[in-house]
Amino acid sequence: MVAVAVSAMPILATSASGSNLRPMLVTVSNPRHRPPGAARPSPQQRHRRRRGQRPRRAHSEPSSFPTMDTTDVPLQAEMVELVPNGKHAAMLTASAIPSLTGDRFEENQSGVAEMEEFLPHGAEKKQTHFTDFEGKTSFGMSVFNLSNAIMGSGILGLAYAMANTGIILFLFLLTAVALLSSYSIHLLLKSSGIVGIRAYEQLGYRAFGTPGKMAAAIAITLQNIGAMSSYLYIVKSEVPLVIQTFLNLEEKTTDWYMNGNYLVILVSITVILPLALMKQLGYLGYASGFSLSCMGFFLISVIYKKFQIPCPLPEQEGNLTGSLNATLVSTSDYQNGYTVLQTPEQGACTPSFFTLNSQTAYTIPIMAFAFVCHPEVLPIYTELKDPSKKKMQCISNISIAVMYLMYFLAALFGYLTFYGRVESELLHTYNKVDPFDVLILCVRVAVLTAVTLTVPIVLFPVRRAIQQMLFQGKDFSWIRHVAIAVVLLTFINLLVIFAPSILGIFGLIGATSAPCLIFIFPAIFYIRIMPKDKEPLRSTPKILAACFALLGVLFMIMSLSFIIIDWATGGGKSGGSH
Ligand SMILES: NC(=O)C[C@H](N)C(=O)O
Repeated sequence: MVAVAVSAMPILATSASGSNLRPMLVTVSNPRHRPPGAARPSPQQRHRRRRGQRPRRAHSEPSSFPTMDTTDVPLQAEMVELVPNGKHAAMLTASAIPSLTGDRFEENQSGVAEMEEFLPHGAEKKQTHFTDFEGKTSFGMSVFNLSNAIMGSGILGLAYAMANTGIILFLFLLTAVALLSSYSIHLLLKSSGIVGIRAYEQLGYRAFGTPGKMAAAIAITLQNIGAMSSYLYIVKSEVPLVIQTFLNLEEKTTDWYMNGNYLVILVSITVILPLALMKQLGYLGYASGFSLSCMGFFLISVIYKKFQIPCPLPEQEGNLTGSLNATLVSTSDYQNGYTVLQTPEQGACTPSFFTLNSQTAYTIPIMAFAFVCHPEVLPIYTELKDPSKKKMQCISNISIAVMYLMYFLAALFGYLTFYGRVESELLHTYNKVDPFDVLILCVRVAVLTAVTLTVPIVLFPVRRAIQQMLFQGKDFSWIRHVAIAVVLLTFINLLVIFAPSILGIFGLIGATSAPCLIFIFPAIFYIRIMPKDKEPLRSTPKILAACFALLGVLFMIMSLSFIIIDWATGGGKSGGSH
């Protein structure tokens, strides 16, 4: 787990201490009067001017501010200026404006290109020439995209988690993590409803200025690069096995098509890159739907296999999985570079309802990782057709509920197939039975397809975070859009090919960035963004949010301690970063 992962923490600490940073809104009262250094008016503003229309004013009166979060119609983002330490625009003197322009206008401008589609769908809708950024993604496609963002390699670790908690405790913890995840999305949506912006990093900026934005962007980048690496690692280790089985080869050959390194590059170039180049997440809806059906097939097969595979397993003669296992690398055992067969309750064939052992501690990080989708929520909201907070919360709840059910069933039947002998990566456990089983082979292909199609979705927020960090204020550029995707994919490929042992660091990343993204950031951003006159610090929602942040901190400390103890004692489980 790379030490860089921890870098999000000091940044967060700095930002949290920057208590004099306050969000504010500034209204540009006369669009023809541009302060020196201010950004050019957006194409829409110019368009309206040509038509002799008054520029739309999102909130020119201070009194309009408290009503903002009560409406589900997003604010006119082009008029929202983000000033980390200011007061209301109405209170600013004209001379004060230029002194603030640099930072504000940069931030604003970056939002303009991305947020023109947020314009209200009121009377002006027909007059407005929307760019192709207008939210066009349907409710169903958004559910697919969000579910696909949630679903990833995390599902493969859940049966192992259940083996270490027992069915009842697992169900309790899974329910808790799912509910907390939904609450966290609620906080994100509420915050974004207040300020009319729909990017995680911009919420960070709004709450804590640049440190807040950087903390969010770094956490998103690390979390999602970790997730993508784990997906590509599955591709690298599983595709050669699939080909080997298809060709009915007993031994691995030295042909290029049996080499995971070449295959991962091939898959990246032919499948992932073209999808990652899509301008909008919404276009990935069909791919996400297909990815989900692959995972549906995985689930059905896991349930079916429960009734096919005897327990106890017939004793393996020698090394049944032979050459296959030699190449397997559990995604949670990167630092060791080999699969560790964990047998928490070796030999047992009766389900346990409540278990506590040394591995139980990893359950929460595994589950938290499995439910991370928060960097994708706001981009998906951005592209939603006729967006509203309620609609997006509904999309999130449906996605979380469906994934909750799939996670529980996959874990339950995976566990009930192998009981204590289930491995930390469920698919590997099936190797013990029959590595050449056709159904398992198809399941492998399905999981491979599913995780491969998830990469572009997870890449999307990273590109956005990088844009926010390095190219803030720049208009959309295809060259930059393509270049960031190519550089990111190249970097992840290099990691997976040349430094698989480094990937162990992503357990550490999972332990730091996941709690930040799920618990800490949504809560502290919410506390800062929600105006005190609307919700005082001691109001119930803010106290709840504070408890939520505290829970995240506890969770982070707990996960980090387990990982450190594990490393110190030479263990091999790095915190569920599958
Ligand atoms: N999107 C992510 O960060 C991880 C995803 N929830 C998974 O289980 O793989």
